[in-house]
Amino acid sequence: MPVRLVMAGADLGAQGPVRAKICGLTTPADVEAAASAGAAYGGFVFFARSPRHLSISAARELAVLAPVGLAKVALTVDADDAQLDAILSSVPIDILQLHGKETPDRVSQIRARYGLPVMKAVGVADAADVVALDLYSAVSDMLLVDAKAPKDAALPGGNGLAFDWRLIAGRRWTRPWMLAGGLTAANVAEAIHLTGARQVDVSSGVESTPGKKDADMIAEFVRATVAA
Ligand SMILES: O=C(O)c1ccccc1NCC(=O)[C@H](O)[C@H](O)COP(=O)(O)O
Repeated sequence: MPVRLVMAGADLGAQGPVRAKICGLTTPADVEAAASAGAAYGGFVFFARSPRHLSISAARELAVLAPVGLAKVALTVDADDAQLDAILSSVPIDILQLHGKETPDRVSQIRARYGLPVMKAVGVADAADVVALDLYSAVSDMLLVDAKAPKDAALPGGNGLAFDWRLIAGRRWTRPWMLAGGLTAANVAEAIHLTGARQVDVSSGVESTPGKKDADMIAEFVRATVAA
C-alpha cells in the first residue's frame, strides 16, 4: 500500500487514533504480532551491532509477510549509497528511517535518489536539539523525535531511554512526526497527552529481552496508544 505521507500531515492532526510503529521486528511472529495488534508501521533494523540487525535476505523474508496496512520501514545508520542500493533492490520498503548523523544535504540526496519517503531521526536531550528538528523538517518527509543516545551507549538508538517530553510540549512541525524513546504501554498515554504526538515508535518497551519482541507487549502497547 502506498504510504500517504503527504496527506498524513493532515491525517495526523486531530483525526483518528494515534498510530504506532513497532521497530526492530526480527521474526515472522513479530510481523504477525505487529500487524494483528493494529500497528501502522513495522521497522527493520540494518545495523550490524544491533541485536535487532537483519541481513538483507532475512529482511526480505519478513517484508513480504507484512500485510497491507503495515508500512515497512528500513532503519539505517549513516548508510552509503551501496548499502541503501543493496537493501532497496531486494527488500520492498515503504519508508527509509535515517538514524545516524546524516546531514540535511545527505537526507535530500537520499530522497532524490530513491524516491521513497524519508524519516530523519533526531535525538533530543536539551532545548538546543529541538532546533535541529526545524532544520530537518525542511528536508524530510517525516521526523522521528527520539531520545539522544548517551555518548557511551552501544547503539545510536533503541536504548529504551526517554527524554524530557516537556522540551517538545506544544511544538509542531511542518511535517508529520513520530515520538520515540523509552515508550512503554505504561507511559505512552502520558507521552501522547504531554507532547501531542499522533504517532509513536517503540522497540525496547515491547521486548522481553534485548532484541526479542513479545507479542503480548506489542498488543498492550498498541491498545494503550489507541486508547490514549
Ligand atoms: O533498535 C536498534 O537496535 C537501533 C540501532 C541503531 C539505531 C537505532 C535503533 N533503534 C531505534 C528504534 O528502535 C526506534 O526508532 C526508537 O528509537 C525507539 O527505541 P526504544 O527507546 O528502544 O523504544
